[in-house]
Amino acid sequence: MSATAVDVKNVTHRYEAFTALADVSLTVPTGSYTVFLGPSGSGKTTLLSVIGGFLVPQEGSVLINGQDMTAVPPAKRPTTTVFQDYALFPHMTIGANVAFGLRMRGIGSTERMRRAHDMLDLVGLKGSEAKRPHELSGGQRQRVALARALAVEPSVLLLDEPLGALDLKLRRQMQAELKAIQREVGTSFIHVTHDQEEAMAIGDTIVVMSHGRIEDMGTPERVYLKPATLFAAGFMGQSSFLKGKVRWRTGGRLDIETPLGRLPLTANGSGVDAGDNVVLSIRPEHFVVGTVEGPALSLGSAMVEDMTFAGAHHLAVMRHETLDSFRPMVQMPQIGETKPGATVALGVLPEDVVILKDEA
Ligand SMILES: Nc1ncnc2c1ncn2[C@@H]1O[C@H](COP(=O)(O)OP(=O)(O)OP(=O)(O)O)[C@@H](O)[C@H]1O
Repeated sequence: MSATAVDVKNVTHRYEAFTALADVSLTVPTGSYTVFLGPSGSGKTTLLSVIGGFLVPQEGSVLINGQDMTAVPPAKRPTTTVFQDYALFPHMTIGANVAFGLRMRGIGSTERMRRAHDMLDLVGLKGSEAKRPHELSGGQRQRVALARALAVEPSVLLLDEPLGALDLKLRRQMQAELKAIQREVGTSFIHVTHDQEEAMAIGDTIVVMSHGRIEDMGTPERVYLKPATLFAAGFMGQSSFLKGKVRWRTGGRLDIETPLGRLPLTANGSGVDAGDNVVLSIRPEHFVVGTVEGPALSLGSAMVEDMTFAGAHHLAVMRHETLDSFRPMVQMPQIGETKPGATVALGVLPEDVVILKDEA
């Protein structure tokens, strides 16, 4: 078995004059769960369609299990696709729906029924063979679509916003189930979503897309804690941004001029250098609130404008005392202690500041 399930090489795809994918390259390791994450129109579905064979890109190539598949039609690829709208055949039983792809491949009825049964068992719908799609809920129909796609034992399963039609609670539950099913079957899954919580919950790898390009690609933890670009920092979770300029760099140490004063920071792998304009990104949970001492750097004081309850903590939207444009989003450690209108000192540990090049 090839270690790489999918290898997309320099793919560009245009819809007439519009470039939907611009020189995209990525590899998907065999047996992994990869999530394409990005806002509407970023090119996620186009990339998935290129991998599935529904679109042939104008430039670049797609290899699956090491074989060039760029111009091979969908039915001849070792891939299957699960769509948001399930696309079940309404007149067929659930068993026949799941066995459909096997029938197309000429597999005999006893084997078809056995595999349909196993697949329905896998997705938690044991004994539903004789039912029809209209007798099932949305979540159950999506499980049938998943069972049907897995029944033909693809190398790569493509899922296009598979949970988009489900309510939030069911969606969260299905995310956990999808990940468990992927682990059990060991098939490589590629899942498209615009929901960053969904991406973080299920992806081994998250591919962050914007305007037909890959902005960042890595484990959820890495992309969240050390995003490669400003776009990725803003799209994956919440961040507060502060502009600055690098005054000097010696080795891994940086001196950055900001409207809140000079901040001595560590480069932390960021490739910035003296003279570069940068944006400092701080996650809500990384602000030090109240007493700023020890290694924490002072960021002055800010007034709490609004508080939202987020279960285990409160999230405060603040207005900085001296820098009106800096509106920190801060996770408040003690529930109920600080009220809107209160002014608190803010700080941050140098290693918690992500330094991003300001390309603007
Ligand atoms: N058949 C088409 N003809 C022309 N333009 C298209 C076509 N399909 C997609 N596009 C455009 O290409 C861009 C990328 O579309 P794509 O569907 O890949 O994005 P997406 O990230 O999957 O978005 P969404 O989350 O809304 O599905 C969009 O701007 C879209 O309008």
